[in-house]
This record gives sequence, structure tokens and C-alpha cells, in this order.
Amino acid sequence: MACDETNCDGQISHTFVIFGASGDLSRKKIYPTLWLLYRDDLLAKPIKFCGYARSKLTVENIEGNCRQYMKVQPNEETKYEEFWALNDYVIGSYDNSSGFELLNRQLTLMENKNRANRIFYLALPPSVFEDVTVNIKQNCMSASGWNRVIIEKPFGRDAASSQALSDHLAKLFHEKQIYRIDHYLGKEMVQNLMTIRFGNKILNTTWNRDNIASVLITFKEPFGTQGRGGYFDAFGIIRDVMQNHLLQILSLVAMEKPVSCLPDDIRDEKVKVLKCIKTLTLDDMVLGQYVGNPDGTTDDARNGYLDDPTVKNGSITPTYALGVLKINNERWQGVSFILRCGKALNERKAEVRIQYQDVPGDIFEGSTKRNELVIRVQPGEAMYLKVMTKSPGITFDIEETELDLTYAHRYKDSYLPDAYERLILDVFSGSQMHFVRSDELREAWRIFTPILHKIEQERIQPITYQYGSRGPKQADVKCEQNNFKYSGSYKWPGSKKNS
Ligand SMILES: NC(=O)C1=CN([C@@H]2O[C@H](COP(=O)(O)OP(=O)(O)OC[C@H]3O[C@@H](n4cnc5c(N)ncnc54)[C@H](OP(=O)(O)O)[C@@H]3O)[C@@H](O)[C@H]2O)C=CC1
Ligand SMILES: O=C1O[C@H](COP(=O)(O)O)[C@@H](O)[C@H](O)[C@H]1O
Repeated sequence: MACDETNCDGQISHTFVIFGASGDLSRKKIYPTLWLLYRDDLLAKPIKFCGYARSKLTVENIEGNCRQYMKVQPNEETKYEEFWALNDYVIGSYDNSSGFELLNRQLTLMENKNRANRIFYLALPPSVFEDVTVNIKQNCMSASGWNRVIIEKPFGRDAASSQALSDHLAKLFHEKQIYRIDHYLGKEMVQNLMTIRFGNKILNTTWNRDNIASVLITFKEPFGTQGRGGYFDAFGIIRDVMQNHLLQILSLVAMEKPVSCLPDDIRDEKVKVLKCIKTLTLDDMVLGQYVGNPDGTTDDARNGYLDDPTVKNGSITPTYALGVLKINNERWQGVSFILRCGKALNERKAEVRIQYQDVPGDIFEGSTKRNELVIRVQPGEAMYLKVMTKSPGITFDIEETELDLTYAHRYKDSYLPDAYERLILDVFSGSQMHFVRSDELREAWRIFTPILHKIEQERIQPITYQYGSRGPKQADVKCEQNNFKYSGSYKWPGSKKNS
């Protein structure tokens, strides 16, 4: 009898198959994550791993490719060898069933004819998703255990292509078998958003249009395409970061309280809030593209986006985008949710900034500043609330300070696993809480598709900004117009920016 998602527990072996085992993602993320989970005894046992790709490689070659990304302490060498001894590799193409038949024979051998659960990780470009999933379904499904398929973004490039992919997958697998990874959902502070909101009366009761002026959600990276702009140029920053990572954060910040912490209760609320968001228009956006900084100290910094030889001549693909989203519901009407993301900026940072309204009836002669709750996703997980206080000593002056929860101080001995570690473990345990459901995806594309088409069809020129800068100045203006105030007065001891 074939197993569904619920009737196959008990003593059973597990096999993790990595499609695209020769590639960048596998080398940098998937194998290193599997090793860490294995090292920490977090994976179900017995377990085997099997890579699959077109390249003529061996397990030893794959280990060599991954080595620099594998965190191995000197006393872990024996276990590390044990891990690789559980690995196998099959060579085959993605569009031809013979490779998959061979893979299935190999998996059956590895599983020693035991009952087995299988996880298939597609670390592959989207161009081969369809062929590979059809071939998995036809040739590689375990008949004696459950089967789960992990898919990496991009999940399409607009509403129609994403729907086509969803329809294709739905013909092959149940939604319960499909794990669409958005790795931001595996980050500590993103997972913390639900607790911050619904576990704190003091925050939860102020979490609305009566108290909050604006919400700013930011992603910044301090490097450009580094000569690998080919993929990026076909997608751009809106598809690469805003439509998925930032919108996922927004939905967790803005959704109503779910009826429970069960995955589908949470995802139901995320879908509901996304449905309240109107599609974006050009007026809601600022688009940018970086140019080289002649004084830059590296080649990457001296080169602009268009200098990357893998980027099309005259490309208008944005490398920076700001979008203002409005949520038309009772809680949020009138509050701007500003999403900003960019490459080749001045720093690496991902954060959520909840800016409260000005104090009404101010008695401090205009010297109060807005409260701001900052949830810093990276680098250095932290949450701090900017508050006003009387300056210490013989004075009645007031000043800004903070209630500060810096993880590196408060949770010195805690291990914060990488997003992929959490998410892959979730797949083993069958929790889809931190994965994207097909209706969430549909809503996300509904919001962004019209503006993406307009930018591309009308060739909307992005504003240029210099590599290493904060992005186009127009972005700050748009923030101000949407009730985000930057006072520039906040001081954080030891911060270079403010010293
Ligand atoms: N626990 C901790 O580790 C804590 C650390 N700090 C540190 O203190 C420093 C300052 O705190 P922060 O919360 O950033 O406060 P700021 O008030 O200095 O910055 C607030 C926001 O304004 C943006 N900004 C900067 N310049 C301008 C400008 N000219 N016009 C409009 N917006 C601007 C900032 O960066 P941008 O727009 O470029 O993204 C940021 O989003 C940070 O480095 C922070 O990490 C503070 C508290 C606790
Ligand atoms: O999904 C993506 O995310 C990375 C940034 O991930 P992070 O965990 O390092 O913040 C980004 O570089 C890439 O362009 C994008 O596709």
C-alpha cells in the first residue's frame, strides 16, 4: 500500500535526494546543512543521501567541492567521514527517464529493500523543474513511505507562469508533499515575529493604525552581481527579494492572530492579509540600478551593473526597489508598509522598523521623537525599542534611548541554526508552517505582476545610484511622503554611524 502523509510512521529508513548535486546551492548550502544536521544527530535514522546531476562526478569529487563550506571541527573528522559514507551519486540528465530509472534502482539498493521515506530537493534552475518533477513522479516515488519535494524559488516569473507551475505540480503531488522554500522564513527573527506580536500584550494592543505611523522592511546587500548577473538580469530585485522574502515578512507583521499555531491556521491568515493589498502602481515605487564607484577599492565596486558582461546591454533591470503597499482592512487602513531592497549598497542589513506615531499633546516643546521598534534579522539578531527618557542627572532634558535585546549579549551560549537547517528539519518532521502555500504565492504574484509587466513593456528606466551608497535619494523622499520620519538624532554607543 502506498503511504500518504499520515500512515507511515514507525521504523522506516529515510533517503534524501539532491538534484543538481554538482551546483552552487548544493555545494554552499544543501550538503553543508545536511552535514550539520547529521553531526548534531537531528536527522531521522537510518538515513542515506544521494546526489543526482549530469556532471561526471563521484562522491569524493562532491565532497571536495563542498569542503570549504563544511564546518568541521578537528574532533569531528570521524563523524564527517561517516556522513560521506552514507552518500551516493548518480549521473543522469533531467529530461530523460533513463537516468531516473537508474536513480530509483540505486535508491532501492541504498534502502536495502526496507520501507523508506524519500525527500527530493530540487537545487536546480526553474527551466528543468517540470521535467524533473514528472520524472520523479513516474520513476522515483517510494511506494512504502512518504515522498516530499522541496522546491527553490523562483516559483515562476509572474502570475501566469507561477500558476502554470502550481497547476503542473498539483497534477503530480498533493500540496502536503510540496515544500516551497523561502529561506527568509527560516531565519531566527522572522520566526520570532509571531511571538513578538502575539506573546506580548504591550505590543499587540498597539499594533494597529491608531498607534503605528509606518512600517519599513529593508533588505540591503553590500555587493553587486560580481560577474554573475545572467540569472539576476532575467529576474531583477523585485522578483529576487521583494515579492518573496520581504512580502513574507510583511504578511507575518500584518496578519491577524491565527486561531492556533498550526501551519495552515497561520498560512490562512497570511493569505487573508495579502488579499487586502492592492496591486502596486508606478507611483508607489522607486526603482534603481547601480553604477560603478570610480573610487571603489575592488573591481566589483568600480563596475556598474551594466559593466557586468553577463548582463544584457542597456538592461533596465532594477537592482534596487522601494514599494509602498497599503493594506485595506480595519487594522491597517492608511498605514504605509514600505518594502525596500537593493544590491551594491552601503551595508548588509535586513530589518523591520515599526515606527509609532508622534506623541499627541506633546509637553516637551517638540523634543520627543517617535518610538520605533526595530527587529533586526541580520546581521546580529536583535530587537530594540527606541524610547524617550529623562537625561540622567540634574536636568529635565529628555533624550532617546533604547530597550535593547541583542541576542549576542542576552543569549551568549545559544546556537542559532542557519535558515536551511531549520527548514530542512521541518521537511523531515512534516511541518509546512515555514513554507509557502500555493494560494499565498498566487496572492503575492497578483500584487506584483502588473507593475512588473509595466516596467518591462514600457522599459521604465531605473534611477542610477552609486555602488556602496544608500540607494537613490528619491527613496528617502518616498519614505518621508509615506509617514516614515528619519530624525537623524538617535545615538547608539559604539556605532560608527553615530559616533
Ligand atoms: N542591539 C543593537 O545592536 C542595537 C544597535 N543599534 C545600532 O545603532 C545604529 C543606529 O540605530 P538605527 O536604528 O539605525 O537608528 P537611526 O535612527 O540612525 O536610523 C534609522 C533609519 O534611518 C535610515 N537612514 C539613515 N540615514 C538616513 C537619511 N539620511 N534619510 C533617511 N533615512 C536614513 C537608516 O538606514 P538606511 O535607510 O540606510 O537603511 C535606518 O533605516 C545602527 O547601526 C543600529 O544597528 C541601535 C540599537 C540597538
Ligand atoms: O534569495 C536570495 O537571497 C540572497 C540573500 O540571502 P541572505 O540569507 O544572505 O540574506 C540574495 O543574495 C539573493 O540574490 C536572493 O536570490
